[in-house]
Amino acid sequence: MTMENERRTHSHALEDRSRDHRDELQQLRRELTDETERLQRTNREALEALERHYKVELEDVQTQKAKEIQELRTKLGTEQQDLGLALQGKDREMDVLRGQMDSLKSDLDREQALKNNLQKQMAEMSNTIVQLQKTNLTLRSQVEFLESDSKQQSDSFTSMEARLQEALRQAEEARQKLIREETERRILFNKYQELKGNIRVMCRVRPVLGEGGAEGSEARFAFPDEKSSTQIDVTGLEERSSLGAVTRKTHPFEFDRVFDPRIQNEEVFGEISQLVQSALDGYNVCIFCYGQTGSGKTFTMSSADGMIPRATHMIYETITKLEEKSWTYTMEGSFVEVYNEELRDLLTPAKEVDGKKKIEIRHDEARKQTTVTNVKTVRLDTADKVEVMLRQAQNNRSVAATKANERSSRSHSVFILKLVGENAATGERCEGTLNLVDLAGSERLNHSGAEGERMKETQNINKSLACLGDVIEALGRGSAHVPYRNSKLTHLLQYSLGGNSKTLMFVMVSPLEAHLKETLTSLRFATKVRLFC
Ligand SMILES: Nc1ncnc2c1ncn2[C@@H]1O[C@H](COP(=O)(O)OP(=O)(O)OP(=O)(O)O)[C@@H](O)[C@H]1O
Repeated sequence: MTMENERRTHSHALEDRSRDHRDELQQLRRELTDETERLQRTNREALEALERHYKVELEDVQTQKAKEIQELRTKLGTEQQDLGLALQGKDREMDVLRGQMDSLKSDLDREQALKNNLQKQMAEMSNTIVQLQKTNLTLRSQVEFLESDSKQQSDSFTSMEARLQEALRQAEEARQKLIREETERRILFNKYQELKGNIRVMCRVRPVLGEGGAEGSEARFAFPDEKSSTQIDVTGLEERSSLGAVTRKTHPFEFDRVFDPRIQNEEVFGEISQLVQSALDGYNVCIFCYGQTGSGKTFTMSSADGMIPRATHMIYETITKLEEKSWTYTMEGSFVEVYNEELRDLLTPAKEVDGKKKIEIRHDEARKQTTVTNVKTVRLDTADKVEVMLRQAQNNRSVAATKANERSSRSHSVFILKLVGENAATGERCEGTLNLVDLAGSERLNHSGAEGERMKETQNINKSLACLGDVIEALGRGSAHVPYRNSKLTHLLQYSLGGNSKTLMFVMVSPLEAHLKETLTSLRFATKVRLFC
């Protein structure tokens, strides 16, 4: 029991001491917490005080630095201004210096040019001096010569003067003879042309185009008289007799000249050049190309070396030569088309045509000259103008062709060249016209079954070609009435068909078997025309 008590007592004592220690510890903790809080507060306050202090100091420093920067800026601005002003001053000085340099340079150039000029003048002057010295020497020797024998010289001058006068008289006489001879030549030449016939018919066969029969099989032609070249024999189509025998007839034709396919435009022109000469001599001349489409009419007339350019070149050459016989010429050209019995100007593009201005044919009975109103007439003072004119006509015709479907083979084109010559020495005057006509395709003659526009075209072509035949027939027969007015074409060409005018018809022939029927029709028409003459 005592032990128990002792242990209990001891335990109580231990508990008490432990409690005391715990209280003591709590007390110490509280004190520590308080002390820590106090220290923290003190530190914070000290820190805040320090922060405030340094902030004030920083603001002071910033203000000071800003002041310094401002001062520096102001200083820099002033310095920049000073520098700019100095720079401007320098620029002005530079400009002045540049101006002075330019003026010095141009002074130098002037001086240089002056120097060159003077050098040139000096060279020229030294040449002149040399020349003058030479002339001086010659004159001196002449003076010496004249002084030595003046009588002999004056005799020699008188004789020379007389010889000169005689030579001049002979030259004038020769010139007058030349002029008279030209007048006589014109008369004789015309007589010769009349003997050859005022209406002539020639035939031309074009070559087959392309290689190896590309165009189709060839018709059979023979040219029996190689010398005179006036015949052509055509082997006709196959004919079957009632007994079944197959034969082919030969159709002989004769013309004033036949050109086989090898003949070039140059040789063809050789035949017509006499007619061009007649036009220059003051006669009216008409050259037609007749034949079916594709037989070579346009190639013969208007190609680059065709009759139109060749004729104009010959005219230029001849009128230049005639100048020494006192003849001066003017040449004017126009190009018209007869389509559906209406005249159209081929030198004015369709869009520029004034529909209100009617194209009309006017005849001057006294001068036997025709004018066409409201068509463009070009003064042909250079050969190039003819080429330009042909190109224009070709363009205007082809524009119409696309609209009217191959217009060129359904219209007649007429190139009209008026030639007026005057002789200053004799007072003679001549006025001739050369008409070069590319007729519409003749195959339309037999065309039937056409309707509408085609029908109208066909009838008009038929009519105008028939009228041409009628006019030539009436002229050949010497009829009192020639039906010129029955078609626009013959009305237009009235003064170039008949009277003392000259007419040449080319009948153009295709070499193809397929065209044989048309070929025979064309050759028969041409033969009829020739028979009338
Ligand atoms: N003598 C020739 N030598 C070489 N080529 C030719 C000759 N004649 C015609 N030709 C050629 O044959 C073709 C038909 O000729 P062209 O156009 O002159 O016929 P056309 O009768 O005027 O026809 P269209 O009535 O349609 O105007 C053309 O290509 C042309 O260049």
